[in-house]
Amino acid sequence: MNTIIENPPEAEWKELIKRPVINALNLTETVSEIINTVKQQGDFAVKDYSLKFHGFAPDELWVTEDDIKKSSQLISKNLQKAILLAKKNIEKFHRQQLLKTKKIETTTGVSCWRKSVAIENVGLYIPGGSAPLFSTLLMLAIPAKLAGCKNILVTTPANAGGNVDPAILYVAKILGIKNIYKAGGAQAIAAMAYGTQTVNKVDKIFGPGNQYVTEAKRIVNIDRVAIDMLAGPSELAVYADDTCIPGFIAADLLSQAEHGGDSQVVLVAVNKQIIEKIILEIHAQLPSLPRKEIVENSFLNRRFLVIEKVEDAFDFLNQYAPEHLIIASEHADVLAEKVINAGSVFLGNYSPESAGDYASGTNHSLPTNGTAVTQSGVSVDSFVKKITFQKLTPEGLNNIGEAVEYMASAEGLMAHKNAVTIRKNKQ
Ligand SMILES: NC(=O)C1=CN([C@@H]2O[C@H](COP(=O)(O)OP(=O)(O)OC[C@H]3O[C@@H](n4cnc5c(N)ncnc54)[C@H](O)[C@@H]3O)[C@@H](O)[C@H]2O)C=CC1
Ligand SMILES: N[C@@H](Cc1c[nH]c[nH+]1)C(=O)O
Ligand SMILES: [Zn+2]
Repeated sequence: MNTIIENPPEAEWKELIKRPVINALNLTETVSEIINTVKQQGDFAVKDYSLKFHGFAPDELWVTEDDIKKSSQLISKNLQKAILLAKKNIEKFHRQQLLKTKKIETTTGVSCWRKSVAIENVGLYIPGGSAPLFSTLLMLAIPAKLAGCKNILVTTPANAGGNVDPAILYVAKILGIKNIYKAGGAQAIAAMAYGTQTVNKVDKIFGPGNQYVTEAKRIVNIDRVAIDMLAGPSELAVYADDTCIPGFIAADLLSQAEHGGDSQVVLVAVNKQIIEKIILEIHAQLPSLPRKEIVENSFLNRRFLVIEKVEDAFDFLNQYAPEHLIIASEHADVLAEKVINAGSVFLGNYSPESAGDYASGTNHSLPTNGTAVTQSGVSVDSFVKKITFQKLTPEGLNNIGEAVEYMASAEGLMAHKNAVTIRKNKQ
């Protein structure tokens, strides 16, 4: 666990930026079978798979309004206050993303505009296998609500007692979400994609999850159900220079590694001494963590690198394209300019990734596995489509009509040309 790779030649970077290989043996087969069974048998299959994977089959998949109401009694006042603070910040940040419709006159008499229109039916998957991620419900439901989605439904696995985590229900309560179903894994994705007796079919599915969930999203997407992204295991890259605080970085690396054995952490430091100090801190902090074993598994995939030149370090990090990037340096504001590929960036010594995971206001559903090269995290944009409109006056048609006629003729499309000519001749 203590190997440090020093100044790897660029030829080796390709190998170093590779994510851990997930054992995908039979995954497609297993997941396709689950999806097909749910397609055929609906609720019955969803319940049956709950029994198989959780040892419990709920009588009803739907969580009652009463259960949602009672959630406040089941979580502490302090947690409620924390969730409300996170909600406020996430709402404030995401509200700014709402697109204002602006009409543009491109030529006199020719007006064009673009309008955001919400996707009507969306399904949110909230992971609940190893930890019920109620924060993910805040991250998905808040932009969905701001975008104006009409029907928002949630699926999440119930715990061993057959109940949905009360913090998830509390978030649903404060956001006014009424349709929550006890369903996890590929069966939940199938239920949302095709509908069952109780779960309505949705147009787009959101939310991270384990490899079964991700594979299910990939498969239903081929069947034309939209998805937010294929969110793989969580990952964190840290850039550290001599102005970093090693104990803080150790805590950040551990925080991301505790998500799952398949999570990956990458540390790029400008000299070896920084990494050695961080490793000492990791050894000091790790023993007291309850998810120590998960961290140790994840650390089998960790990469600790020395890259002395700042430019090279950022070239490497941009090639890695991390889901999260912490720039642990007092010069973070300047260094931030060098970031080309990342999901979400945390600047300076006092911006832990945990802040963005929960409460700073940014979204934590982010592109993984190098997809940050071209993709963004979830935002209000993910819940809308942008429809373009245009209106031409007779004068506008005269102003651009001849150009359209010439272009249509040049493409040999005379019916296109005539659609303009017929109108010009009427004036
Ligand atoms: N990229 C991102 O933005 C985020 C990613 N995550 C990731 O989400 C993941 C959550 O995973 P989990 O805790 O496992 O919860 P989960 O809710 O994704 O998966 C639990 C479900 O997996 C299914 N399952 C388990 N074993 C199975 C088997 N042998 N065959 C078929 N299905 C099976 C069951 O149906 C169960 O309900 C983590 O890997 C975490 O890193 C979490 C938050 C954000
Ligand atoms: N770090 C996770 C999100 C998270 C939820 N809860 C804690 N962390 C991710 O973005 O992958
Ligand atoms: Zn996290």
